[in-house]
Amino acid sequence: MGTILQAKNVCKQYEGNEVLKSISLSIEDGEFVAIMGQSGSGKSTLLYNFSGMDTATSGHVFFQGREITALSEEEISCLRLEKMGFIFQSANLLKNLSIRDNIIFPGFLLGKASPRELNNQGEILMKRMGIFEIANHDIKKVSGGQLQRAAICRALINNPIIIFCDEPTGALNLAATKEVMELFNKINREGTAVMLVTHDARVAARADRIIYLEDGEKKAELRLGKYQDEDSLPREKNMIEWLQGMGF
Ligand SMILES: Nc1ncnc2c1ncn2[C@@H]1O[C@H](COP(=O)(O)OP(=O)(O)OP(=O)(O)O)[C@@H](O)[C@H]1O
Repeated sequence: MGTILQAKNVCKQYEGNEVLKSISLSIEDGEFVAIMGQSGSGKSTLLYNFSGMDTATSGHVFFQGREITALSEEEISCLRLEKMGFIFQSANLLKNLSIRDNIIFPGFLLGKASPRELNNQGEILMKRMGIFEIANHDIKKVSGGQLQRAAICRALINNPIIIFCDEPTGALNLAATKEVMELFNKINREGTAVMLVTHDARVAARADRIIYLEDGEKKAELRLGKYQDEDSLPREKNMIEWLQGMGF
């Protein structure tokens, strides 16, 4: 196991307001890390700065040993497209494309696989995520849970090393949240690292490690190890007690 992502003393300011205060953090190959903290503690800002979607005011972020804080916009865009996947609260699919075409679109942008290869890869992903039967549907005619599964397929189409997720279950009901989280655990077991921001202790309890932010600083860290279905309740209990101890 190697280190995928390493952040050293990352600070972020918006209009003089310090939102991230010297955060240092590493993510290992195949690891599943959840970021928690009160609203406004800097969770999304951390995710955006670590994934190169935003640029730190100071400090350094290394992705597979390459300093992304020193790359041009274009270099970072290529790196994100090839090595990283992104999932947000809203699936953000393109309205005039089918589910299938939305999923394979980042593959066309990368330009490394033929249309036939992309179609095959898209079908494999849709089958794994349980949405193959809606491949040709209009995105306006499917449920929120199905849209989020499509967003997961799209995030995986270029075989990323890591997926970054910002409140991916924030708009889903309890049943869809559980289904989507099971997919994240499955993807992670198959080797893709996950870094996920959430408010939901049950969602975070599925991660290997939880980082708790408070006022832009890393306040605490909890290691739970790899998720197994049979120990989900004790994990959640452990997690909730830990969070209560910090006043969450
Ligand atoms: N683009 C921006 N310009 C100015 N301030 C910003 C910007 N993005 C975030 N902030 C501020 O940074 C702070 C942290 O925001 P961030 O969204 O990272 O917190 P969060 O912990 O993810 O919050 P939430 O749980 O509510 O989504 C907030 O005070 C927010 O207003």
